[in-house]
Amino acid sequence: MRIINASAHDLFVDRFEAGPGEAWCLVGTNRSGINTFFKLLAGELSDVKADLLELPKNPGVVSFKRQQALFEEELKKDDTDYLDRIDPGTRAAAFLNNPEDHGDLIRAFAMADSMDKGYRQLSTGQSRKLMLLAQITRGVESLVVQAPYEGLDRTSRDELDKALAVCHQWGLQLFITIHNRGDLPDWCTHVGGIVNGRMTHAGPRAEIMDQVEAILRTGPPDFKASIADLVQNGKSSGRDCADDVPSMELVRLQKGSAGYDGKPVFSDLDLCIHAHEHTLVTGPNGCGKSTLLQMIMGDHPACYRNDLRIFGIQRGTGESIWELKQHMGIVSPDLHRNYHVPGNTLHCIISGLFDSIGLYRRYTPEEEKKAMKWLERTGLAQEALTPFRQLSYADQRLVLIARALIKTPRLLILDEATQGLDEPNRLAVLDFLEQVARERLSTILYVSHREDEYRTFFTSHLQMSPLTP
Ligand SMILES: Nc1ncnc2c1ncn2[C@@H]1O[C@H](COP(=O)(O)OP(=O)(O)OP(=O)(O)O)[C@@H](O)[C@H]1O
Repeated sequence: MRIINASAHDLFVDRFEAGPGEAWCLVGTNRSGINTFFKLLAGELSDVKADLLELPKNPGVVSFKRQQALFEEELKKDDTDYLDRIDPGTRAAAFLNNPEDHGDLIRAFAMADSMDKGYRQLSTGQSRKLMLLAQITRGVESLVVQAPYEGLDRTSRDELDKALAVCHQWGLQLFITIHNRGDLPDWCTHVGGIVNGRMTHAGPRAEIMDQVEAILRTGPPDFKASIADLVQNGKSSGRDCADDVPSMELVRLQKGSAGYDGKPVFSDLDLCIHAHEHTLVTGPNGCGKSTLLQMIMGDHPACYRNDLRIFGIQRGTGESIWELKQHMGIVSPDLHRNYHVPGNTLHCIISGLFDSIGLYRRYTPEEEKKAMKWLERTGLAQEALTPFRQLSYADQRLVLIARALIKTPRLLILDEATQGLDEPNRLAVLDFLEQVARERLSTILYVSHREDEYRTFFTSHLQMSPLTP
């Protein structure tokens, strides 16, 4: 493929050439123009001006946007309301072309046991791998993959790495985007760097490696939240963080269990979170981290079957979930996936004040002012009226983080909240949370697969592991 003097939106590429079978890592920060380059390679841009544009033909594309489209497609097909059981969704094997011919590949992805599962039964990591398998089994000659390692645990990353290395050995041309230094895989032969809307580096890995660090740390982060705003928001919503004395139990789960279709995901789990006790939850893909958090948020039916107290109230005693949710600020893969209602970016942030997905009530000028402040703090003031879904995945994440923070919640539940963010933004979010902890503004419950996010302000660590059959 070859590109000469191509311009589109926020990107200009003077020259880029990739030979057959080369494995490219494209590195850049979130607003560097890398998303535009990704769309260009994926054949998703129609308004490109170029002297020469030879793009990969019929590439296999895996992106956050396509993963979301698939999820929404599955949602439309959800027959749970008409069945007397939960509809698990389309069988995983049905996404693959002739799965019976691809046993080795499926095993290389450690997905053999998941082939009979429904799409809705797959964890984040498993669904990512399924999308890759779906493209590879189509017989494509090139793969264009957006941030493939996001949300994967160490083992899944290694498995995916091996699988992508196999794809490379088979002669597939690979293009993957990377926003974090630790994500650069060994099999990558070439690196392209995008900085401030230009492709500044492109060539064999050995020649570019020294620049990668600088490329990925270019410029200040977009996330520039201020603790003063959070204090102010808390005061104006009538919440004084000093109310939450350390002896106060925010969450207590005793001998907790949850599962799907009669199969347990975890059991005998005890968890107690006191005010200002910040808890880090880790564990491999599929061990039940999101399920546990959904129980705490009241979004999983197991919350009624368990001995679970939230803010001192026993679940299942007639309390309203909305009363509890008003004290929670939430970012989770589930929330992000479900936030597909129409609405602009400003409305999305304001909806955090009402705990709704979408905005269904009038808001005051004061609330609008607060939300605008958060848009400024995420560098998105110009996008207030842009439909939320039109933002890049990373910007959507920043907006959801602001949505969770806007009311200075007592309990901040962040399930892989930084997924899709580049390193400067991830570190800025973590630095901010550290300040939140120091100033005792919220109690943080945090799930992450990234070791550089395991900060010392987490006073408690819940390490989950898969149930052994
Ligand atoms: N709606 C559902 N129906 C059936 N099974 C499900 C459903 N949601 C999740 N599961 C299954 O429950 C298990 C736990 O999923 P969960 O998302 O809680 O794991 P996780 O630890 O958060 O994973 P990840 O790190 O990949 O996000 C997985 O094996 C998944 O296949």
